[in-house]
Amino acid sequence: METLKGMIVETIFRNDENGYTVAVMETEDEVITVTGTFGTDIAGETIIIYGKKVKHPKYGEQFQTEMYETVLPSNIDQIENYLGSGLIKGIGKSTAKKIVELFKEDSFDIIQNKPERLMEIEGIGDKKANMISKSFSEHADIREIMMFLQNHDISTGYSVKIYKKYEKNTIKVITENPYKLSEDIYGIGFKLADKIASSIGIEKKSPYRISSGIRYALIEYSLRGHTYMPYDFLVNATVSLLGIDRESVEDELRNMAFTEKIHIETINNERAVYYIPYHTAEVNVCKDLINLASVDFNITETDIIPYLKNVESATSINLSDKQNEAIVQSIINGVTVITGGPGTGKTTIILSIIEIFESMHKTVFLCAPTGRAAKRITESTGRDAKTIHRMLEYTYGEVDSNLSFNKDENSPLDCDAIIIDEMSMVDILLMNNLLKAVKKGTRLVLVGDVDQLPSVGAGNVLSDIINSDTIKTIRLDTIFRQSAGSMIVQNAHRINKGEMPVYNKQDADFFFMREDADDIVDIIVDLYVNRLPLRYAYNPVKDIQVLSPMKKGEAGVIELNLKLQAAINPPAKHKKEKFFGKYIFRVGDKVMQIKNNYQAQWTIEPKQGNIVTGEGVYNGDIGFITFIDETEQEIYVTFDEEKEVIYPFNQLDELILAYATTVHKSQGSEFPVIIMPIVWGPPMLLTRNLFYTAITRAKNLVVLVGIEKFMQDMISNNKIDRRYSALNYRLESLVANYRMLSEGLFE
Ligand SMILES: Nc1ncnc2c1ncn2[C@@H]1O[C@H](COP(=O)(O)OP(=O)(O)OP(=O)(O)O)[C@@H](O)[C@H]1O
Repeated sequence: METLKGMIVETIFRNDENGYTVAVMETEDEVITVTGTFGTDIAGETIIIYGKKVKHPKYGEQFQTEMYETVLPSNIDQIENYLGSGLIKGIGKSTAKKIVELFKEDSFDIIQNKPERLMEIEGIGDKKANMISKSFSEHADIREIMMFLQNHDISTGYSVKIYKKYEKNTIKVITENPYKLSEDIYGIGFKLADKIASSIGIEKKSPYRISSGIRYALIEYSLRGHTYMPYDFLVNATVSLLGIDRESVEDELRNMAFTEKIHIETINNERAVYYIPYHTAEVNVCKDLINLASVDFNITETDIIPYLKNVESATSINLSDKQNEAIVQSIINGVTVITGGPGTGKTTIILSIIEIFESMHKTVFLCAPTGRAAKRITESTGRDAKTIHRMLEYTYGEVDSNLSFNKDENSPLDCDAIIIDEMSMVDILLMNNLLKAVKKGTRLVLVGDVDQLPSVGAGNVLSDIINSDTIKTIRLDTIFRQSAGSMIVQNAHRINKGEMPVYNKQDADFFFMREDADDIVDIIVDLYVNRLPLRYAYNPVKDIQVLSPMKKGEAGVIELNLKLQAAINPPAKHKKEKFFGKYIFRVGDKVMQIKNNYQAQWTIEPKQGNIVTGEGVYNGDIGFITFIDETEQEIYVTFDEEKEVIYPFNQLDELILAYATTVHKSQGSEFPVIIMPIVWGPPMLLTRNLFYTAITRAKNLVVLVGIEKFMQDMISNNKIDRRYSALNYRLESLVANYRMLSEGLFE
């Protein structure tokens, strides 16, 4: 690492959000541009920087700073420059000159320790002397804090975030409990906090360390979909994470349960440990569902028959008995579930229910868990559907910028019925937030396909509700969509029943290419770049989606993306690039947003009319890189062919290349064509419902490439990985208790 010492004479650019700075430094020998992340505006400061000199293609030689420390200047000219730089409130150039003339090398000492002596200078009174001294001390504090953080190997990027959060208390908070960082600072997890703790000398058995380790284990588990963790799993996981004895972990568990940081409960004879938000959500969802389901609307099946007749004659569809039942039940019950595979008539039912409610002069809200799902149901019903988040009017706290909702128990949703589509994607926390805002007497209709992969977030909401047998459920099993030659829908249902699909029929839309493992990826690249676009006139990046069950491995998403990118969007002189992690992002690349970012600003600039702006890009949204701005350090991405979002370089962890994506990430989306490698993989991952979910993403064409035996294995593997979630147990127990009190309420 190289080192330079000098004074920052000018800041050319500074992003206050992340601290990224471009500045000019004057050393004894040269004037050089310096880039890097700095805690505060460093103009006027004398600093020592560590990093390396690089040659920027456009801006020439620059020093890339990895670490820095500020030092107070020692010679008189530099002291005067520092004081007069505008950094210290109350001192301009002429006052700086006067101070240095009078106090010489002692100027800093006087300002910090004997500020009253500043009054010896003409024009400085009591108030101003104090202001100068206070501002000088604040800078000294920041310097000290930044040094402290860097001495504990905390990168400057995190240092800025940490300082912004704790300000002058930073050192106190961290020396007492560095694990707080993992709770308060986005991006700092237990492992980094633990590294900092060990450099500070926090004991291995510190209660802070143990409770933070337990919290980490529980959160990691919830990220894999579980709402609770079996007690023994948790103890074992924490013991091996922390490298301490079992007794200490169990002691802390008791302590955390006592102080209500976690909840311990016996469920089906098994001790379960919950992180509090998941316990609260599960209990409330159960209570609210039963409460909503218990309303008697005083309306019978016979009352609805005339409405059904009207709908049938208006749509000229002869509704099946099951469809009729689904519609009727949705109107006479407080809560109804409608589940079925593709083409079983769910959309038709949703539209019929809306029409009947409307003719009864009732207001219906239609919503879905993701932006793409809401868009799809809007298109297929012609009715406006919102995301659940938008319907609940999400907002951010000014102080902590945490997500919250305007619609809740104090300001409930003003409607008579709510229909939620793609219910299999709703997790327990979102369901809890939704139910808080539903007042008693509002009907809830939950529509989805329970055989698809469960929600990404924790919980097994739809499946648990159905399995509990406490909420009226209609299962649709007749396929109505039977377009000539189309095998996709039929095959999806075959797969769901454990049967092999029918493929390679002439002029059909479902193909299997038998290939040796070594050739699979090359064949997929060739199909994507050459064969499918030539044969069917598809635009590869827009119409074709490669789906893989896995991230890693030969046929995993990472490898596939690198190969597809090299073939379809290779480097070129005019195309700007940005290295980030495993990927190079290049202008023209197809990318996917991989977390919900409700605050990201987007802009639509129509050819005519006014610019439209809004907020929010969501997990799974796919877009294209249109521009890379090296000076401002930003990447421009266009979603849905119109929405432009600007990503600062330090936010690129929200994007990945998306020529290929995992099946999990494709949930809720549809594509004209899917290509999927069929290779060996861990049986835990290669399940029937994963394959079924992949197939049901395709609208026009499915091409599978690989080894048939592995497809057979996937279809036979109906062992759905168990999710630890107790919503069904709670629903069953609550209803059993009610039954004892009021027989017949839930018949
Ligand atoms: N009773 C019926 N008789 C004849 N055709 C029907 C009937 N019900 C639905 N259809 C038709 O079947 C097709 C599939 O129905 P619909 O779109 O409602 O199913 P879906 O379950 O929503 O499908 P997906 O989940 O794939 O969107 C549509 O073209 C619809 O018009």
